[in-house]
Amino acid sequence: MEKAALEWKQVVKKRDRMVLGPVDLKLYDNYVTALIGRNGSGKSTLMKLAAQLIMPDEGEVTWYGQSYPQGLPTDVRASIAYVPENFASEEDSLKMDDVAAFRAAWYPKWDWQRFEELLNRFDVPGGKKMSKLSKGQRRKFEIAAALAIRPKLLLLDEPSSGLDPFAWKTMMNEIRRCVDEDGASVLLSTHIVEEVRRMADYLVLIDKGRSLGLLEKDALMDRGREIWIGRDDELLAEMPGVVESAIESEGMVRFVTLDYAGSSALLDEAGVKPIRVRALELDEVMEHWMNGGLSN
Ligand SMILES: Nc1ncnc2c1ncn2[C@@H]1O[C@H](COP(=O)(O)OP(=O)(O)OP(=O)(O)O)[C@@H](O)[C@H]1O
Repeated sequence: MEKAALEWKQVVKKRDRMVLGPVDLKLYDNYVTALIGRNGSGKSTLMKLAAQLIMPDEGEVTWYGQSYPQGLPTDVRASIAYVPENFASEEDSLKMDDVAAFRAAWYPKWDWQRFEELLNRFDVPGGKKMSKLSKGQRRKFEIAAALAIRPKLLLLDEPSSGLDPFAWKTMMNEIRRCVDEDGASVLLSTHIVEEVRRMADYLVLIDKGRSLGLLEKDALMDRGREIWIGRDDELLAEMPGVVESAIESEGMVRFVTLDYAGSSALLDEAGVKPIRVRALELDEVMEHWMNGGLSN
């Protein structure tokens, strides 16, 4: 069984207009998990709970099997890197070097070489005041600093927002390296399909404060197919996982299923050979999932 780096157990967090939870969710150790879902669904709230910037109203969050309701111990906190969606302004008046020196003093595994190399590759000019950095430069600084602490747990809230395409590629490669070489676990919230395609091992869909499940990306991809068969309304009515269907011509019907295994079995049983089968793209499967396709 996979070990959990993080776990939300029956977690409830009340917000002004919505309630997150109860959420039961695991972040598997040494994998990249992408949090997907519409705006306001609760992704950042889950992330803040994981960084213990906020506490749950009910339930508990555990880090490597331990819950810390009195606050995260220093060594655990120092092993977590969190890049928020929006940055605090307290450091605005400080110079980049001073902010980096402060973090180096706080995080025992801080790696100056990695930090400077990343800033260089991100093309962020040194010596500036934090307030003088552009939005994208500030995010690059925060991503470099997050990777420089050599985290065990990396929490990234929409990290690509405002990044240029070169920095975006560098960031994705570095995150993958962090998992493959340093054994880190990554939780990433994103609206970008390409990011999910390139980086995620697992996907979690959040909808209106609830988790609609955690799925392995490859298993999710295996489920989605568009299939054309000779028209047979009875057979189509029995087909499992169908999220869309249309009569293509007099004798042909097309349907989209999120249960390819079940659909194939039924077609075999009926002795029907598909005219054509197309694997769905990741964005298509994600859209059907978001529209409730997997709960049918
Ligand atoms: N500090 C807060 N106080 C009260 N309510 C909040 C707070 N932060 C977020 N919310 C509310 O909680 C809900 C979930 O917000 P959250 O930021 O977690 O969503 P999200 O999925 O990250 O959205 P997005 O994709 O737009 O970043 C929203 O209804 C939001 O208005």
